[in-house]
Amino acid sequence: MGASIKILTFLNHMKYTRNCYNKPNSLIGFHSSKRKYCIHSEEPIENFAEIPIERIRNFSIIAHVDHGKSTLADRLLELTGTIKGGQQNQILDKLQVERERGITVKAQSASLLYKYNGDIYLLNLIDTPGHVDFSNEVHRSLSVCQGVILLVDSNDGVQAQTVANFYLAFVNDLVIIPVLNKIDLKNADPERVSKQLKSLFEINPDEILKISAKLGIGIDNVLQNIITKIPSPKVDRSSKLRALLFDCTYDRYRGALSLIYIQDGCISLGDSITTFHNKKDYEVRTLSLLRPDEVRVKKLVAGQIGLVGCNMRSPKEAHIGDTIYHSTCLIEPLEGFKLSQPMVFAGVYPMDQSQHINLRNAIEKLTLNDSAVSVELDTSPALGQGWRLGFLGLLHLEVFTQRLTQEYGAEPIITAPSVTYKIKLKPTKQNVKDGSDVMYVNNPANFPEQMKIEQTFEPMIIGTIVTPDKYLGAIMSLCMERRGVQRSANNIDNERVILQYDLPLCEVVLDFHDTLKTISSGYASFDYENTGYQESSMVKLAILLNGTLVDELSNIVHVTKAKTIGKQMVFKLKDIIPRQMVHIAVQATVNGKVMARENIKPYRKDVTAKLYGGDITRRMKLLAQQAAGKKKMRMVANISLPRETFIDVLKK
Ligand SMILES: Nc1nc2c(ncn2[C@@H]2O[C@H](COP(=O)(O)OP(=O)(O)OP(=O)(O)O)[C@@H](O)[C@H]2O)c(=O)[nH]1
Repeated sequence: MGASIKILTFLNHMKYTRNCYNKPNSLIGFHSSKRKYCIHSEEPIENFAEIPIERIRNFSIIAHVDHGKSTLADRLLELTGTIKGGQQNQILDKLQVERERGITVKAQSASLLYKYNGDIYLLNLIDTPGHVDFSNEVHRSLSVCQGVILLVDSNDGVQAQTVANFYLAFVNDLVIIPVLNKIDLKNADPERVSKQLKSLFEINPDEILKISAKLGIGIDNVLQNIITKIPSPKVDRSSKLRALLFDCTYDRYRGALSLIYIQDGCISLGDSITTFHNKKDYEVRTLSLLRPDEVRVKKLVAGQIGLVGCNMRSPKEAHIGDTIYHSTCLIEPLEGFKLSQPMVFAGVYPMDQSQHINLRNAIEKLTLNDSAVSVELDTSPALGQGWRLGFLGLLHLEVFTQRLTQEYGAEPIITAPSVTYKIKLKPTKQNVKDGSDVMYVNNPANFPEQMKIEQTFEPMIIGTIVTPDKYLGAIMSLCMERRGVQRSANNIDNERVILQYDLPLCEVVLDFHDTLKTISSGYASFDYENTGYQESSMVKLAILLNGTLVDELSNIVHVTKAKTIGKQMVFKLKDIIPRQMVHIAVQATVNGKVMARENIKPYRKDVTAKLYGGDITRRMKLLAQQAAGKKKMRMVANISLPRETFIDVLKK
């Protein structure tokens, strides 16, 4: 989300939007059109490049998770004759992981042709994910759009991501078409949800479209609004080529395929092009429009979105946000876009080192398709060489590792996730001189010794929660438990409340969302933004073997097998531990001082130890907190994970 919006409190958001919407030329300045339109594009156009700029519309569908984006995309594809009716549902959710989980994780685009008032229009649609962990996909998509459809479930009403997405579109100066979906549902209450949109965003209820994407009701009206409300792109076809590389996929035969938005000029087969980032030259081998499958074309012109294949062999050559231009021309690069920084980090290692190269290739190719993931080399004494990957959240981590397995056949071992801490070291002559007194650590193994640390800072977020008011008490307790500080609480209508809390990121990335869903029977929704670092005091947990500190528990990659038996978590330690009687203990320290220690039993000769995962960590934390005389502290080791997650991660 843009920097300006980050610093606004929710109340400021309100003030800000009110002011803007009161302007006569507000973004949602609808004017009724009496023009006739035709449902299908009956005459397929041979040459897409001939469609004038005035008849191009680039738009995205944004919404909270499950509000029906992909279903609406299906109907738009059908109604414009791009696909036949009755095909597979959620056609733009192409990945196996998307189909299995029923969520969109990857923005997909499709070029549709639609005949309106006798003219054929080219509509470039981008279907975006709804889950907060994939907000980067929304950011990127919006950078090539002039308008959005803000879709809201008329039963669920406005949710946390509706709010986040609205502001995202708003600060990007995009035209917003508000649409209420699922009006066919028995409990749908479009009037109530319209009032929410009015009270939160000053959207005039008369301007809100009401549809059922599932039953195909009101879709023609959506198409008509796209054409009449969203402006055509501001591009120049007579200028030198400038194309924004905004997404990428890897094709086994054709190398990296770049999804580009042509800002200026045109690009043709055989052209010699250069990427601004690494100044490498390529020949254009293939050009395609996505409908939604590839349709080869000879030329793409300004205003269009298409796929270019130019024999980029290494995935590293395609930089998201890069500008592509004709090799012989001098150009100013396009602005690109600011992407969110990874927040959750985990070690990824091959099962054994013989699989190292395969896993490396898989990670390289997949990060090409998911530019939000950061990659650094990492080494573990137990697992050898691997990587430390950064993700936008836990679901992002899960989806990425699932894709590694499903799409590339890799079987990585994933360590427990952690966040990045900022550490101010005690000053020494050297570190003050060379400025190395501040360090960022996202790997528990690299945490400096406590005696060297002056202050530890942890990443904070501002969380937005939308909930029916009957769950308010439970949600406030949860936020307090997670060391949250309330910023605001406002009513959206008679039943719903919107809350804002400052929370430590580490308390959120792991099981916060799941717990919130559980205590609100699934009705509360959550979204968050990074707000920087804040000082923290913490309990550090470590494991002791025969009295010697072996490892932080979070770095429990020394475990080869883990399974649950009843409430117990049973894991088998790696053979770095001698096959003899061992004493295992967990120790909690605060600022380097041992506050609590507890033996774990039983163990067997085969070094199988039994740990009550969640219980022991909670108990240790409590003991350490009491000993330190503090009420709320956090643990540096990630063993406060819900047991299932912990085990899931270990199993991989
Ligand atoms: N009754 C009803 N159900 C709908 C309608 N539109 C979508 N759904 C259902 O709502 C669920 C979610 O729809 P999707 O289209 O996958 O939602 P989405 O917003 O793309 O979800 P994410 O990609 O996960 O963010 C599916 O079960 C759809 O069948 C509608 O108009 N009426």
